[in-house]
Amino acid sequence: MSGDASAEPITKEAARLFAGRIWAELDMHRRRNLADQAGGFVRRFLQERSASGRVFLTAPIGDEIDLLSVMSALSCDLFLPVIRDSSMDFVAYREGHIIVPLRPGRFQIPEPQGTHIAVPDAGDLMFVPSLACNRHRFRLGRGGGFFDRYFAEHAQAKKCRKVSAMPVELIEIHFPEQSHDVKLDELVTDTGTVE
Ligand SMILES: Nc1nc2c(c(=O)[nH]1)N(C=O)[C@@H](CNc1ccc(C(=O)N[C@@H](CCC(=O)O)C(=O)O)cc1)CN2
Ligand SMILES: Nc1ncnc2c1ncn2[C@@H]1O[C@H](COP(=O)(O)OP(=O)(O)OP(=O)(O)O)[C@@H](O)[C@H]1O
Repeated sequence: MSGDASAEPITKEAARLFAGRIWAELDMHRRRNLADQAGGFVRRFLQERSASGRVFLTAPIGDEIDLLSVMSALSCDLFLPVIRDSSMDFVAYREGHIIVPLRPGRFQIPEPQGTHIAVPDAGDLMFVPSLACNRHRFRLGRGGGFFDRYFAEHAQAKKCRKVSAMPVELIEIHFPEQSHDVKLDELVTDTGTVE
């Protein structure tokens, strides 16, 4: 099974290469399914009694699914990261009927121009961008450490419901988790939701 990243323990860097290839080769049909599953997930979240109606997410880059378009069609408040040096804040993009313009920020990722910083809490939902995760639900990011640092600096944010959307073959990739890595509560895949 040499070269099969789902079966063998590998480094995070090797896992990123493996996952990156799967994302790059993901066909339109499966990308559509992933977007639809994410939309369904948020619709169910919004129907829950304890739900705040606040969704924290990211504007898409590279091969990521455009969750911002999906969530924009739903009735919820939306918050996006604004990167400042090595840290980031979540800033309101849409609250009620108010939509704040986006402009390219660090890495050319669109960021809201507004000033309303919000920290997620229990009752809020966060779609964390992940390339893959391991069987203990620890996520693999792009290696910038932005979300790891965010949760380390904002203890309250750890209480929110953390979800990632990824192709089903990337939900149990073997890589060594580190103490700072973010553990996901649920996964949305192109074939359904995994608790
Ligand atoms: N959509 C989205 N937004 C996000 C993240 C993400 O993974 N996806 N991040 C998740 O934490 C943070 C940004 N992290 C990033 C980490 C690396 C690169 C990147 O493209 N790195 C290039 C080098 C670019 C440069 O240095 O100028 C590279 O690795 O080749 C981009 C964003 C916050 N916002
Ligand atoms: N709480 C923290 N304080 C300082 N540095 C941290 C912290 N958490 C992670 N880092 C550093 O960030 C770097 C990237 O970590 P890691 O490879 O886990 O990133 P990632 O979670 O994949 O990235 P991202 O969150 O940007 O998608 C590592 O060098 C790590 O030491």
